[in-house]
Amino acid sequence: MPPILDVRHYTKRFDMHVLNGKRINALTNVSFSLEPGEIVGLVGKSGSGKSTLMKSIYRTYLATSGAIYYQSLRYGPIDLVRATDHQIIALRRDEITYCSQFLSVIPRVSAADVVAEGLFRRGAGRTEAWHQSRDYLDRLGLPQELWDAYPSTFSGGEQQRINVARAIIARPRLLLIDEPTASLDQRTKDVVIDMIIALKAEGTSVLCISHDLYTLDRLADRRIELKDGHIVATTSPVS
Ligand SMILES: Nc1ncnc2c1ncn2[C@@H]1O[C@H](COP(=O)(O)OP(=O)(O)OP(=O)(O)O)[C@@H](O)[C@H]1O
Repeated sequence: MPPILDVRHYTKRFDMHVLNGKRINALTNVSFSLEPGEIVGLVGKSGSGKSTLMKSIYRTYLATSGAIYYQSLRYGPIDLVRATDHQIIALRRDEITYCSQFLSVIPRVSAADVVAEGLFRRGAGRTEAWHQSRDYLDRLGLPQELWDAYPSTFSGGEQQRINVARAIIARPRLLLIDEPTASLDQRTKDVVIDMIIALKAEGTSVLCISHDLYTLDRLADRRIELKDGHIVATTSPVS
């Protein structure tokens, strides 16, 4: 089976026009692939380029050069660098989910509805989405009195649980997830890890940024380390 994701010689440079054309080489000649059902941990110091790589795959950032081949259900092999905006929108709706570190809250939408929205987008019915979102929030230990409240006032850990639930509930083919367990207690961390492992068992491929060694040990089949925008090591948890 071909890799689900094949990043080839990817380079991303930021040209800072406001800073007299200062250039930041965020990623240089990055190549790696992700197999179907594989979980890869993306590690490296702050500023090494991890988020830039995820945002490049999700096409939030445009490439400076290189290619990112993705095996799509809908389109077959497609280069995410050159795909049309229309194709990217369809892939984001149906196949690829990006879960950032922070929840971008929508005013006056309840926690349960924010999570259920992940399912609506994939065409689920209202009742099914309603039940599933409450089940996820329950498993993630979000107090029931918060389910109908607006997440803008929630704590960092509560917002993170909503963010993770919204990403996972849609069962994407490719999940890009940034620090899913960073501000969670041990019990909730294990719940999130188990949810991601359950996704993997269904065939989801996962690229996961994490600084948390426990999370990486439990989750990652392999780790890719970035340093100053270059891949400097690829390791497995047991090596
Ligand atoms: N939109 C942007 N415009 C300009 N520079 C950027 C932009 N996004 C990232 N960078 C720069 O690219 C480099 C890589 O940043 P990136 O956010 O990818 O690092 P990271 O490894 O994810 O860090 P952290 O672990 O702190 O989140 C940094 O020097 C950063 O300042």
